[in-house]
Amino acid sequence: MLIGDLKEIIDYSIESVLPENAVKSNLKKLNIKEEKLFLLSIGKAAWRMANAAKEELKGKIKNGIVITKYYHSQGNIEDIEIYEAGHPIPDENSIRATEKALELIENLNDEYGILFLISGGGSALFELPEERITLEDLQDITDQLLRSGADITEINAIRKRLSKVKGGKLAELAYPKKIYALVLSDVLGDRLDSIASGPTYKDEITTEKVLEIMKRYDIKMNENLKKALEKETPKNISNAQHIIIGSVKVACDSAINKAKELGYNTLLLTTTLNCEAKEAGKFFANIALEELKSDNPIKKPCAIIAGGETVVSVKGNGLGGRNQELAYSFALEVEGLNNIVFASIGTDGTDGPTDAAGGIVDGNTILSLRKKVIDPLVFLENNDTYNGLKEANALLKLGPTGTNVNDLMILLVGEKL
Ligand SMILES: Nc1ncnc2c1ncn2[C@@H]1O[C@H](COP(=O)(O)OP(=O)(O)OP(=O)(O)O)[C@@H](O)[C@H]1O
Ligand SMILES: O=C(O)[C@H](O)CO
Ligand SMILES: [Mg+2]
Repeated sequence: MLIGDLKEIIDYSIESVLPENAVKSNLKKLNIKEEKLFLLSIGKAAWRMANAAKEELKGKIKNGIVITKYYHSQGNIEDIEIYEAGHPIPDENSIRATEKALELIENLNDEYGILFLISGGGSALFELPEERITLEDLQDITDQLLRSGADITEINAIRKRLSKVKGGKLAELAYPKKIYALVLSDVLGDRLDSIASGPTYKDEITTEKVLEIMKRYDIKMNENLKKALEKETPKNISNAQHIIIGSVKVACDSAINKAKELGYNTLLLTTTLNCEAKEAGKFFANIALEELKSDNPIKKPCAIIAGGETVVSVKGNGLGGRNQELAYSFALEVEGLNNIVFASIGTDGTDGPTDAAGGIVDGNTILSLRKKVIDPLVFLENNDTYNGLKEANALLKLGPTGTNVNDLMILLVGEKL
């Protein structure tokens, strides 16, 4: 049954990018030479990644620090200090925790290596401003950037220059200590210099590009900040190794494997989808209609999968998220059709400011609203797809998953024999 298979594929895919599994299955790929390790874990998945590493490496990890978002830690971890701080805007706890991390790193003797666990949200949580830049400056710039429409690579290009620990600067501060980084990517294309603003990775963005970004999004800043932007960032880091241990590509590949196992012909469309959500929904519906009519692009029964992070220009005052909007837009195009089911979910389990991960829809979704004498278009026009999907019993709720590797879209067409 299509919807059962779809839920099984989603669960399997999320499982494959959970922090614990990602850390434990990749630790052995790091060629750690040192007998003693200091653990630094930053981001929304920091506690779970640190706990997994400590379980796996036990006494090898002598001490360390976790810096995660408020309410994202789950208790003590032996030998590790736990800090919670502000996200998406850095706060005084971000600064306090980062100062503590640098102090601990500075006091490490030569026997130590550094195990660095990175997950999304790290930029706000692991932060220490450059000289003559205040926390208030950083908070204002972060707020301007988040509201500007700039993408995360552009946002982090700026943040690196205003920070003492981003854009490879942590690796320079820790030099010559060796840094072994496991990275849970929440950036499309898995750019290591953008994920959590790449504290231990060379900054591939030039001053000229940074000034261009400032101009394009009309970001207002004082003279101290402007001066900081012009200071070049490290372009050559020799003491850090990085492994991407989870990403939307890993999630998509897992979904493909499970779909194959369930008997579907499979196609991975892209892992960097980032157009307007409702247009993406329509595009998936066009593919579904083509599949029903002509078995193109692949023979039915088929599973067509994509990953990415679409965008929504929110104009209405409703409730929703990009995945809910994408799924709802798909549903509007396939009303009344059989043998089609589609889901779009945020892998962190929270799509927009809602408790839903996204939506799971088919040919009956819109029909069910019409039976309730509801005009289905209103929910899309008002960016209120949470309530539209809720009325149609098509919300997909996973709860916070503990991972954060962008969004996953899965289309199944044609019943298996
Ligand atoms: N009513 C709405 N309908 C559709 N999309 C919305 C609505 N309200 C907010 N959004 C979209 O949700 C986005 C934020 O969603 P979400 O919190 O899942 O972001 P995120 O990128 O996953 O952040 P994080 O990494 O912190 O989880 C906003 O950028 C906005 O485009
Ligand atoms: O913290 C950040 O910079 C974003 O989550 C991208 O990794
Ligand atoms: Mg999210």
